[in-house]
Amino acid sequence: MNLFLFTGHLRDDIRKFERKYKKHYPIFFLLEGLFLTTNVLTPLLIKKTIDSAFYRGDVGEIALFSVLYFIVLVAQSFIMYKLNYSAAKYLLNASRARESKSAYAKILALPLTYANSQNTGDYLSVFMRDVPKVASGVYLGRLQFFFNLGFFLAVLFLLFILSVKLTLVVLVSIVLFFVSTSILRKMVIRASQRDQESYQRFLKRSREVVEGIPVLKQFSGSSFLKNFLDSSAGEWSRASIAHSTANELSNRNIDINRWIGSTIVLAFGIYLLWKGEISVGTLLAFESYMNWMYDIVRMALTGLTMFFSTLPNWENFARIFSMPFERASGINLEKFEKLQLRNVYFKYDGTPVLTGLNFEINSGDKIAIVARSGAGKSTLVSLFNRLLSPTEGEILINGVPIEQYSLQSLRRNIVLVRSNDILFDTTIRNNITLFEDFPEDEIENVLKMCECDFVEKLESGIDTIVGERGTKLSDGQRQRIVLARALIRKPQVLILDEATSGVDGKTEERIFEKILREIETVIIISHRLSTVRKAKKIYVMENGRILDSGSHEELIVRCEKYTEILKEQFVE
Ligand SMILES: Nc1ncnc2c1ncn2[C@@H]1O[C@H](COP(=O)(O)OP(=O)(O)OP(=O)(O)O)[C@@H](O)[C@H]1O
Repeated sequence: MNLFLFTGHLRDDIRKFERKYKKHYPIFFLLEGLFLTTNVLTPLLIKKTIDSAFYRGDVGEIALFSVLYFIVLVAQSFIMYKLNYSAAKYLLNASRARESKSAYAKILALPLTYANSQNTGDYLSVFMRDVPKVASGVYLGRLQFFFNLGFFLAVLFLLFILSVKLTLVVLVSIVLFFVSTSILRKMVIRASQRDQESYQRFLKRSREVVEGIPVLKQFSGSSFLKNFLDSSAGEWSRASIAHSTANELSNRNIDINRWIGSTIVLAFGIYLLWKGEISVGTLLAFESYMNWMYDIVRMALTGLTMFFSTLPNWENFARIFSMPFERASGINLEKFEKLQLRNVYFKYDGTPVLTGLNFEINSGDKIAIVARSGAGKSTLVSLFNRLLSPTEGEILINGVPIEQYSLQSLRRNIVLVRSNDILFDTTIRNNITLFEDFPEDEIENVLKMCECDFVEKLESGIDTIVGERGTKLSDGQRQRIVLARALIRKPQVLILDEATSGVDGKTEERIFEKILREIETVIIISHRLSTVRKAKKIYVMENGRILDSGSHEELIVRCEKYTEILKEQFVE
């Protein structure tokens, strides 16, 4: 019988996963073997002690067997402790840490389109729930099942030696136990799946609520919370209760079967004892083995249930690895000369945003992109360092397809700064360096370049911790630190997507003057006319295409759309 009926790819994935931890198997085999030995010995010692007392009356023998019995019991608890300790250390903790790391690395390597289309809540629950469950369920659950199956066969063999007739009765009760448990197992697995799905929804919504506290405070979010959060909390709570109930029913079923089995075996055993077919010691040893047998079957089935009920976690975890990842290797981008777009199209989930773009950006260009909100400006500039990839057409850098460059060199040289780029909950210094080594004078330079004089006035200066997402700073201050983070890396091409929208006009002007002087190629997206005017060439976009290009003075005369956009959407 195939107890692990699941599809081929899943089985292969799980095998691959297990292979990483197989080196720890010997210690488990050793400890489980010792545990099995102590369990086999205890009923035998009981039998010996009782039969000595009943049939031989040898006090020395009774004392010897009693002492041995005690020693075996002490050894058994020590082995159990080592077994649990080793499982936690070598399997659970090791696999959790390792798998979390690999899932994290994979999420970082996902193309942005995937990272955006998935909910961050889904990723969070992969770390918080799926990885621990995968470690305990897929791994320990399966191991537990197979170990106990081995024990079961060993005990069955011993029972047959003690009494064939009694063993046949035990087998019948075990089959009944197995059937009823299998039915309940399906219920447990279904309940566990629902529990996990509703938890994921709740987690996602909780995260949004926490992030939306300022909005909810303003708009008195009580009915929002009721409809948005309470409903999903209620759903999760109901699913959780159903899951616990299914688990509890499954446990009670085990107990009921055990009592019924024990009673039948005891009654039949007394009958055999009365007929003189077995001794008192044999009956007691039998009862003891049989209790253990139930434990073994229970543990095996728990392992099986654990394994199956964590398959959804496994699927979530494995899904991350089945997503495409960005090809990172490639040639080095030494000197940026030009970027060409050839008939470039881009769609989000089938919705076209860019439709057949053809243009060129050369080293030394200072350009601006102007279009209505939602026209695709941010999407377009995300293509320039492969944060996104065109759905059709090609992008060439220095005449070479962009995909052939190593991601690291591409993104080091072509840097995109967006208005909502976040700061991490660490010092200003770390937010700029991202823990890379930069000389102190370079850090000071970029701070000056980005007009970050406010930093000196902070209590701990550059070592001030900025809070989660940089909440301890104002929008404009946060944006200037984000800009410093980009500039310290001395990019050859700097793309500013509303990067200083929170900074006042005068300060922004000073920053831009320095940037345009220091950085070779600059691409600006802004809703400020004073900023856009600084560009030597302005591209006007509409319906996913470039409509016109030229200087501000040229466009204002000949491009109606340009003047329209300036009037409707721009500030001075
Ligand atoms: N991750 C996404 N998934 C699906 N659609 C998206 C996604 N990001 C943007 N879009 C859609 O693509 C279109 C272009 O968005 P984009 O952000 O590029 O425009 P934009 O010109 O930069 O707008 P704005 O000036 O308001 O920042 C919009 O209609 C938007 O709804």
